Amino acid sequence: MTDPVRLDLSRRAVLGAAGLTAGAGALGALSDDAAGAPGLQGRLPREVDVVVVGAGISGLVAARDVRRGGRSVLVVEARDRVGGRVLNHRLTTKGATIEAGGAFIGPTQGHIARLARELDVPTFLEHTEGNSVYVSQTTGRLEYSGTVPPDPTILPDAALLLQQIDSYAAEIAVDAPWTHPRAREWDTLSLRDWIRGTAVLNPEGVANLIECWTQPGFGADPRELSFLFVLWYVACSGDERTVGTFSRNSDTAGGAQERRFVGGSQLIPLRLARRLGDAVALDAAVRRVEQRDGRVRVHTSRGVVSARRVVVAAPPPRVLGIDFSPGLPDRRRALLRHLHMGRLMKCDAVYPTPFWRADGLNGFGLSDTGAARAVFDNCPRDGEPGVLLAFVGGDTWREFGRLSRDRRRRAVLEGFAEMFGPRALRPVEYTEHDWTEERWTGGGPTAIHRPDGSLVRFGPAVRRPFGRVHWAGTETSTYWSGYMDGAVRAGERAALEVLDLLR
Ligand SMILES: Cc1cc2nc3c(=O)[nH]c(=O)nc-3n(C[C@H](O)[C@H](O)[C@H](O)COP(=O)(O)OP(=O)(O)OC[C@H]3O[C@@H](n4cnc5c(N)ncnc54)[C@H](O)[C@@H]3O)c2cc1C
Ligand SMILES: [Mg+2]
Repeated sequence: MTDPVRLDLSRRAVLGAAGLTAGAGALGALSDDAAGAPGLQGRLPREVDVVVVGAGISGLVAARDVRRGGRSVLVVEARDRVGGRVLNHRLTTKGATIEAGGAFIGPTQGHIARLARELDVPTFLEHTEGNSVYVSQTTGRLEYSGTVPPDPTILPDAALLLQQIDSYAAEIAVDAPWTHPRAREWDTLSLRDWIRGTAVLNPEGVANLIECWTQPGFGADPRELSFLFVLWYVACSGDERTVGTFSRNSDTAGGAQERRFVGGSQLIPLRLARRLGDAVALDAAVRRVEQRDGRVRVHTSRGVVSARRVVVAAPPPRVLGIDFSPGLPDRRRALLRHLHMGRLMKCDAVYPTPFWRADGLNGFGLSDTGAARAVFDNCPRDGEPGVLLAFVGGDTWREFGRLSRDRRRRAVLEGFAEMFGPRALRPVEYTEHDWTEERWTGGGPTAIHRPDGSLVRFGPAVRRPFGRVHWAGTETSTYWSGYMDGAVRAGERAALEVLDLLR
């Protein structure tokens, strides 16, 4: 399979060569949302009220709200497409659409849900009928239901740890985790060391199981994660009325993986961008942001725009690639240096039908070894074709992400076969997307704090504006940070901030 980004590129190139990209009308009439809106052609405007850096969900929402507030806005996006970490992928099989990046939503993610309704993008429930599968060296292959596999060597510790995580998380202020009395201690303790010091029966076994959550959830292993950061992340997985819990964060039923979008999550940024029309400029990477004489000059690869306020909605580590004048405050720079994008790829195998469902399995699987540690049923709504998805993250990415595509494919399919039987070895199509290779993202699903004390030391700068520059992006959200819902919330908050100051 061709890389989906290149596919989009070639489609644009083909349309462009045929003289069809002159206006949104020509492209819109020709094709569905997947081709995207071409955005602003020609020169950038010289002046707007607000420039937004980055056309991910967060930047696009900020722009929509700024415009609704009666101010002029321009989104400048480095790539030739919108959506950032949200990207649809069209399969050859039946022309079905799956997601290469962010895909799932769940209860209490009310901001992304409202936005999707506004844009007429319906959701469907993740298939949960039937049993999940657990494969481990101690138990062999087990079928089970519920959150935690019934491995007798792990279950007691897992129950203890998850209960402890939930009760600590309930004490964390989502807008100021650094104020917890034990913040310093927990921010220099890794999740792994906390597990080692807390589990009674089988610390290694339970740490291994928790990897199956942290590798897809953070693109990282327990030893890489600040315990305070993890507690904050769990606390964030709720809303103003609902306390976040481990299962709200991790479950397909009642949790963050409860639903997906019909037609793929990228329909959301694509439709937002279409509505913004000429207020989105693609292929416009921001290189320099200059604050002088009461204005901000944003230098992009397509020219310079002058604005009264700027909202930066790029992934935190990418912001370090922008030359700020005057330079960023020390604390902001230190914060950005201490936020690391996770290592994550998605690997999907496609079958004529979801054969595992007929065997009474829901397609969800966990394994303590191999390339397929956390597996989901990733079929489109009507269940055709059958699609199995493996998240390859953290140390599993370090082991398998660097192999040749063929060797990785084989390892992923072997993992699927251990869970769902030998039919899994013969897909009709296989596709994968490695986010660590994406220049304008750098990894995924989100930026993490390592156990280096940086969340306590530099975290308080996370939403603090720098002169006329404001910060959006999912990493700045106080609820569902790291998720699409957090991206929406952060965009809404940043728009309110600038509108207030522009009055
Ligand atoms: C594999 C994977 C799986 C995920 N699964 C889920 C999931 O199931 N559910 C969920 O809710 N979330 C999931 N996420 C996370 C979710 O996708 C993100 O939280 C969300 O999309 C982030 O949106 P954002 O707008 O904050 O940032 P981004 O989407 O990263 O957007 C930032 C934009 O800034 C642009 N940019 C960067 N630098 C510059 C520059 N210098 N100049 C101009 N533009 C620039 C980028 O090109 C990008 O378009 C997943 C992510 C990945 C990678
Ligand atoms: Mg391990």
